[in-house]
Amino acid sequence: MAFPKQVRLAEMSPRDGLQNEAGPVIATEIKTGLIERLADCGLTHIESASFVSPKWIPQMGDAADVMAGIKRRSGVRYSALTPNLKGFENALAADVDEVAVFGAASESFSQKNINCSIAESLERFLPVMEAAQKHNIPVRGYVSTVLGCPYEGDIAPEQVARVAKDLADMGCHEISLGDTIGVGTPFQAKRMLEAVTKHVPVERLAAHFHDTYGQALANLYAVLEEGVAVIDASVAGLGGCPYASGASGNVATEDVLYMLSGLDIRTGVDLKKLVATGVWISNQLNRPNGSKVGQALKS
Ligand SMILES: CC(C)(COP(=O)([O-])OP(=O)([O-])OC[C@H]1O[C@@H](n2cnc3c(N)ncnc32)[C@H](O)[C@@H]1OP(=O)([O-])[O-])[C@@H](O)C(=O)NCCC(=O)NCCSC(=O)C[C@@](C)(O)CC(=O)[O-]
Repeated sequence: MAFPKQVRLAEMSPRDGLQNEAGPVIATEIKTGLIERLADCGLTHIESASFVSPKWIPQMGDAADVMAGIKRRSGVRYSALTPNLKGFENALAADVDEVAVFGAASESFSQKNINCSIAESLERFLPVMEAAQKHNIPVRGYVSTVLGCPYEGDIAPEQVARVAKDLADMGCHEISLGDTIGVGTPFQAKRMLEAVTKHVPVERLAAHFHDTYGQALANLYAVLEEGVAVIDASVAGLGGCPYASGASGNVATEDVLYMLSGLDIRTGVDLKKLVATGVWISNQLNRPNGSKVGQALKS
């Protein structure tokens, strides 16, 4: 298959990037400032918040305030995670454009992350799907640990395909395939994708790769070759995983954008502004900038 001509970058930094940040809860104004700067870069899909239990993820406890505080830009989809009906109702009240349910291909990861089995998680998502349909809100579905699990090691591609199919069958318009701990390599990514596309068309898939082992760009190249045209990424490579020590954030959006423009793939995102945003948020959080391109191009 040929490379796509255009890719949609789904920006993860306000949610996946900030949810595990150590230290005190980040000020709401920093979160809204980040989201507004990202929209100004030309990003049209920004995962902005997470309506989960604040006891589990304290950094996302101000989700409603974040959604209320953003100066919204037309044409931008402001999405949020909703693990259950309570999360959906809160997200609806906060006027999100899209919600996301999140499951895993590994039983152990599912238990640690959302405190239930894979089968129970799918049951829990059903009322979210029903309510979302009633309110005409699109639902994205995540599958975590698609290329490896911190507890179980290798994950069979067929297991990933089963969960992806279940999410697609219940009405998720897009399935994002997460290499949660960034352990995968390109052939493995291709094999996993091959198994998933037997059940879910590639047009409905997104790649969500973390960069712990420095393989994320290579893995993205591998799945781009197979036609994946939605890529999740996080400016300055923000993020981590509380269940895998040393795990890095999503691949840096700046690095993905640089690679895509070299491949003549359009995104509509301004690299210069994105680099400035990565520098800004790294300074706000007082952490090193995790983007190689961001470091090379910062002025
Ligand atoms: C799913 C639950 C809620 C189950 O948690 P639980 O303890 O099993 O649920 P519960 O129904 O028994 O509720 C316990 C308490 O939480 C409250 N509660 C219940 N639901 C909500 C809600 N929506 N919003 C706010 N509060 C909520 C509920 O009201 C109750 O409050 P209490 O009576 O104790 O005061 C919990 O495990 C949870 O919030 N987990 C979140 C985990 C998470 O956010 N992980 C990170 C995101 S996933 C990810 O990063 C991976 C991804 C997507 O990026 C892809 C990849 O990289 O692989």
